[in-house]
Amino acid sequence: MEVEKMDENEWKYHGEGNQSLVVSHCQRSRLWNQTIVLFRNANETLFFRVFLQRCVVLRFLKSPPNQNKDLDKTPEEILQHLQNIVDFGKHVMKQFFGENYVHHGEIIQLPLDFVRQLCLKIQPERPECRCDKDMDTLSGYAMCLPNLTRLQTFRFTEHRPILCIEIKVANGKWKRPSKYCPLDLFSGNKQRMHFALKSLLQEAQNNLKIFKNGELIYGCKDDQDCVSDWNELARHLKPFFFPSNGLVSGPHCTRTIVKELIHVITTALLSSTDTCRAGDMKTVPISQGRSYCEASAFNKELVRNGKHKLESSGLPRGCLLYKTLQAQMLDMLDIEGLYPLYSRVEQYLEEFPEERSTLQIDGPYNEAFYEKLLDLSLEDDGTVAFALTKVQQYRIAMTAKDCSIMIALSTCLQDECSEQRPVVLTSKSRFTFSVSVLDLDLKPYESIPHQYKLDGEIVNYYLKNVQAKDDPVMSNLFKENEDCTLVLHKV
Ligand SMILES: O=P(O)(O)O[C@@H]1[C@@H](OP(=O)(O)O)[C@H](OP(=O)(O)O)[C@H](O)[C@H](OP(=O)(O)O)[C@H]1OP(=O)(O)O
Ligand SMILES: Nc1ncnc2c1ncn2[C@@H]1O[C@H](COP(=O)(O)OP(=O)(O)OP(=O)(O)O)[C@@H](O)[C@H]1O
Repeated sequence: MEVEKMDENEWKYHGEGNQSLVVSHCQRSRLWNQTIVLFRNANETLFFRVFLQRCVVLRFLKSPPNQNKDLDKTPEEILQHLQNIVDFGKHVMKQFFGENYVHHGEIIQLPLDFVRQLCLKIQPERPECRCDKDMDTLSGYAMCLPNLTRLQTFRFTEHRPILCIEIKVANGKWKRPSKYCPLDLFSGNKQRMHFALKSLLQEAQNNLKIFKNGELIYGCKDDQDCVSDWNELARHLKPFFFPSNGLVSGPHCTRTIVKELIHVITTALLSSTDTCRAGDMKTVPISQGRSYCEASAFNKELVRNGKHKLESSGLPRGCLLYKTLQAQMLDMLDIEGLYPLYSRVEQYLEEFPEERSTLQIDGPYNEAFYEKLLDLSLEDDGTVAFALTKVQQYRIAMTAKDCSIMIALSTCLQDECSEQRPVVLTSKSRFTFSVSVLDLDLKPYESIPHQYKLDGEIVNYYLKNVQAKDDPVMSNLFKENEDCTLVLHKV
């Protein structure tokens, strides 16, 4: 078979994070029915030849520019790193989240010339704040994944426009105060979820993006370009929600569309579209104590509206939010409780460095690795095995706290809907949807001291501020900043 020529002009910049850079294929619908042909070469590496059944993206690793070339990762090391990412998605995260929610992708080897040209082509599109790292152009390896902004599992919708909402689960660092609280989003209570999503739409920052046919139409590309123009958003969304254009325009129209969008996202997030092995696992108990943040702006709004009691609710077991929360709660010990266990593992490794691979610290992420994570016991028998299990569970939890959720939506007609297809109704439309999770790269073992340090800094900052609050000058400063979401409580 002839090798298909890879042309950088068929690819465009799609987005990037701290670790990877993503480009998407620019093909239009006429190519959607072609087939992906991936095959292995002599080195067992998947080679990418003919595109494409559905749209795909290529995900390249990034690294800081290195003055010293000896410190660069070799192509073999990059291949191993990518293999770990794929294995981790395939053998571990799929078990926790479910087959349909996780797309682990494949590793592909690309012609180096293509990668270099692509890198030059997309460079002007990259946000400045992400340019502290370079895309890997030396190894030629990348991951090939379905383009989740377009992903549709149903053939009949392939020609229809697709809307996609990406929510980064973590709270992260905020450039401006926001009323968004992840505890509201994960509450399972529709009112609270509605509030969380509305707050995200008001202050998208790094945590919310909306794509139409794969193009970013709402949310930040970089630090500068963050405008939350709901009227502009409503203009994009109107054909989806009001196809016959019957609604009057203006602020009422905008509010209605945003409300319907939030309804659709909430329904998709609460729907169960998959099963998974960890669904049968003993669930991590949700704290009996406060399940909301006292600082949450939602509670303040409730009180302001004269309501003090909220109907109780919870997440349905099969939905992606439930699975995510379960994975996030694998860290039954906080970093202060975990750090001594990490030190126990470290001490053991100092004595027996050759054991690092047997202990599967950096992989392989296979079935055996997954099985060990299911031990939720908290009884420390003083062994390295116990310490290691808690460390690995902590890493999984950190990963699940930093992932993104993608909801792809497409309108459908009544006679196209069947029981197998998830459908959500709005006042004038009907949508089918798919929900996926991405950015499930396991946090490195080495990140634990970083988390410990970060935690120490937060506690110190808090203690300093508690003292400062008693100071009359400083306490006025606090009043001015009352709107900030992050409020730390004495424990
Ligand atoms: O360390 P932090 O708190 O700055 O978090 C990093 C995130 O920054 P944020 O706080 O969301 O702006 C950071 O997010 P962004 O790249 O800013 O979107 C990453 O998620 C990073 O994870 P990784 O290094 O890619 O595995 C995150 O690093 P980890 O600490 O989770 O490893
Ligand atoms: N399969 C995909 N389909 C569509 N878009 C994707 C896909 N994978 C990643 N993206 C887009 O690229 C962006 C960056 O990807 P990703 O989150 O994997 O990078 P990262 O460097 O691992 O992120 P972080 O900084 O959070 O660790 C995502 O926010 C998303 O918008």
